[in-house]
Amino acid sequence: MIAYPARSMPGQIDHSPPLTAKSINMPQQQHILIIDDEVDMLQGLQRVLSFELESVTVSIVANPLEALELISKRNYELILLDVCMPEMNGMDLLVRIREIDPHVTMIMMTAYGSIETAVEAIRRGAYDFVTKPFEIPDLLRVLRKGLERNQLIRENLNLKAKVTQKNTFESFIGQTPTMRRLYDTIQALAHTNYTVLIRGQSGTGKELAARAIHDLSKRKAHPFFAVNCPAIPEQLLESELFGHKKGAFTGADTDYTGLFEEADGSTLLLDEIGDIPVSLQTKLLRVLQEQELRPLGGTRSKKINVRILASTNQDLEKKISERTFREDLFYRLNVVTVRTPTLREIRDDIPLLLDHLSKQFSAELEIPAKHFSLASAEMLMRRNWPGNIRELQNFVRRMLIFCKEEEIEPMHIQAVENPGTIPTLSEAFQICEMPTEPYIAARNKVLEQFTRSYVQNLLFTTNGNISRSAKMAGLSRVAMQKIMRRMDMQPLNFRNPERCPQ
Ligand SMILES: Nc1ncnc2c1ncn2[C@@H]1O[C@H](COP(=O)(O)OP(=O)(O)OP(=O)(O)O)[C@@H](O)[C@H]1O
Repeated sequence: MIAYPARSMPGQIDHSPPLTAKSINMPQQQHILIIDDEVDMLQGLQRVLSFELESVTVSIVANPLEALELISKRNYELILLDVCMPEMNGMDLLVRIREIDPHVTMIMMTAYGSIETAVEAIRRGAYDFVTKPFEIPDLLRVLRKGLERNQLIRENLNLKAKVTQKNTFESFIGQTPTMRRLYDTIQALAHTNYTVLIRGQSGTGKELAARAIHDLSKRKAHPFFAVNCPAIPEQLLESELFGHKKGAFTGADTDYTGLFEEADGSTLLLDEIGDIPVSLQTKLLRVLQEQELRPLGGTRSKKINVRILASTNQDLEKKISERTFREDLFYRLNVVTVRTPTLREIRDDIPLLLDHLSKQFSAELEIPAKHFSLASAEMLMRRNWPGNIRELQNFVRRMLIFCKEEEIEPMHIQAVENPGTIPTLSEAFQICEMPTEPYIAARNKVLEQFTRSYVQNLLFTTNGNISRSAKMAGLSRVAMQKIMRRMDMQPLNFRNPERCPQ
């Protein structure tokens, strides 16, 4: 144990400018953890360092296992640890800490003269070392350097995270407050290890959300794993998830590594968890509770470190009441819920989505770019999209393939969806290109077709609403009704029950 020499008491020990958050552009408060089994030494260091290091909180812990628990719960900017501790060798502790936080700056306290130990500590990832007994000014110098290094590393990581975040959320389109809330939730959850239940209708981006949670997490260096539970027959699903040993059942000729083991260190999405058979739910619950896995036919359990995400579009509460889903599994999975919004809830994002999807699919299909007119976007915002973004994607693909025009208007949509019901304007104008009729008759025919096409488009856009159609056309309601009567048009024919009520 060291005793502080008189000259190293607070206020007298270091003449370099005090370390402040401002002087090295640090975050407001930094946290140092000191790990040493000598309690007097810990308390002494805590007192001195708290006094000397401005904007730094110094925590102390005498037990290495408790230290590991603390480190897994919060970030420390710097850890100062002793090499010799009875419960756990400081070298092993250093390696365990690295596994939890690969970027933390660690400084070892080694016995005087044991230079091999110091070298070994640095080889294993320590940033620097101080030899005991040390002078406080020397320790402060090393700590300051360590804090500065940490600051640089964290800034670098933050920059990298910002780039990753941008790329991650680039696969999401949407700027409505609802989507922004979803991004915030994903971001907040990514930094935790919580099991997350992602709920939402089909095609709302549940898998996309799961991937984003993984891509923004510390596990992102590992590949993301996903299994679509109902896609795998019940007899195979157990092996697929938990693996099996050779001879576990007829046909098990070799050992098979299950997804839980493959995904060790990474993230596993159990897609459509509502469809997992009850028999497997019990085993899944055990794995989640114990973080241990025993393959089929195996005799030994293995510790695993897998972050589980589960997704469903089903009413799990109803399944629980029908006893087809275990309530305890539900609570184990549902530590936090993320909800992906329906397309109807983010209808204001539809123009953005149309723009993005038409660019994306035009490129994929290698066809010239096309875009949706404002009137089309407005019309599509009024529709119901029971299949959500996936349905919108299919719709855009269909339109790009079948619509010949560069600007997609409501009438083109109508023509693709109900071929033959609306004459296109280009069809109407073909008469002018090939004048086979007297002028007055040809003009009336074109006008007639123009008016029919124009009003039909309007009514289609407004879902058969006469007042809105009249307003958009700059006509009175009466004039609009008159045209409709003349053309024998019924508003009901333009109302699509799948679209929103007016
Ligand atoms: N906000 C969004 N922006 C852009 N594309 C999206 C968005 N949400 C979903 N998608 C796309 O829609 C498609 C369906 O998404 P995803 O598979 O994640 O949905 P899901 O909810 O998991 O569907 P299901 O329950 O049917 O499996 C994917 O191609 C995905 O990239």
